[in-house]
Amino acid sequence: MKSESKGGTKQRNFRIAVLGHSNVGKSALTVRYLTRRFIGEYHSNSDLLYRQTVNVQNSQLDVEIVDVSGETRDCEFPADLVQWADVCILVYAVNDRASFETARRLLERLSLERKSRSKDEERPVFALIGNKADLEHFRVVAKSEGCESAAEHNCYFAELSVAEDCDEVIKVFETILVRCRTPTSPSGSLKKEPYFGSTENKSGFTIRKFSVTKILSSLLAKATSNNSSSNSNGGAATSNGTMVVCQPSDLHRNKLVQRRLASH
Ligand SMILES: Nc1nc2c(ncn2[C@@H]2O[C@H](COP(=O)(O)OP(=O)(O)OP(=O)(O)O)[C@@H](O)[C@H]2O)c(=O)[nH]1
Repeated sequence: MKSESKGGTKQRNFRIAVLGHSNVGKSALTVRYLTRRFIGEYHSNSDLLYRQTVNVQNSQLDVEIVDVSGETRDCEFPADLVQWADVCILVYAVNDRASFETARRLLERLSLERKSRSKDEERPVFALIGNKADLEHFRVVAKSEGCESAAEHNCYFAELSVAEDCDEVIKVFETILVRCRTPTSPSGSLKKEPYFGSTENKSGFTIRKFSVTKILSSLLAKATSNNSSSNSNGGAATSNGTMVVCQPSDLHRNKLVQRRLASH
C-alpha cells in the first residue's frame, strides 16, 4: 500500500504509543521529535494524539503518536493502545527507580501478550528508553540495567536526554520507524489500516479539540519550515502536524482493534 509522492515514496500510517510512568518525559520526547523543541513544563492529564508526516530515509511517513498520560494510566495496562500500536516506546527516567520498575513491568506484559498471539506476529515493536541522562548526579538506574532488560525482551534500547540531545531523540524514532517499516515476519506482520483517519471522527471516534492544541499546533506547523532546512539527519517533519485529545474509551470501538482482539 504505497503511493508516490513528491520527495519520495509515501507509505501508510505508523502508530506509536509512548508509555511509562508519570513525569518521565513522554510528552517532552514526543514534542521534541515532532517540533525539535524542548518544552520543559507541559502538563496534561489526557492521552494526546499527534499526527504528522515525517521524512525518514527519503520516504514520507504519516505517523500517529499517542502520548499516554502517566498520571491517569499508572495503574492500568493500556491494552487498547497496545492493540492499536505498531510500536510501543516505554520510557523511564534514570533518576527514578519506580519509573524503571513500571517500564519493566510493561515490557514483561507486552512480551507475554505478543507471545500469546496466534499468528507469528511481531507487532508491536518495543523500545525501552531511559530518559534524563543529563541528571547523572541523581542517577539511580544503571545503564546496564536498562540494557539487560531490553536484551531479555529483544527490544531496542537507548539512554538519552530529551532536554539536551535532540539528535539522539531523532535517531531513536528513525531507527524504530525503519525497523517497523521492514516486515519482520513472512506474513508481513506490520499490516496497518487507517485508524485516526482524520480528526473529524471518520470512523466513529470522538476526538475533541484540546485547549493547548493551538499552542502545539502552531509549534508543529512551524516545525515544517524550520526543520526541513536544519535537520541534517533527513528526518524533518514535512507537513503541518496536529494534536488532539485521544479518548481511551474510543479505542475499543475501533474496528481494527476489535479484529485484533478477536484474533488474539
Ligand atoms: N533534566 C531533564 N528533565 C526532563 C527531561 N525530559 C523531560 N524532563 C522534565 O521532566 C518533567 C516531566 O516531563 P513530561 O514530558 O511532562 O513527562 P510525562 O512523562 O509526559 O509526564 P505525565 O504527563 O505525567 O505522564 C518536566 O518537568 C520536564 O521538563 C530530560 O531529558 N532531562
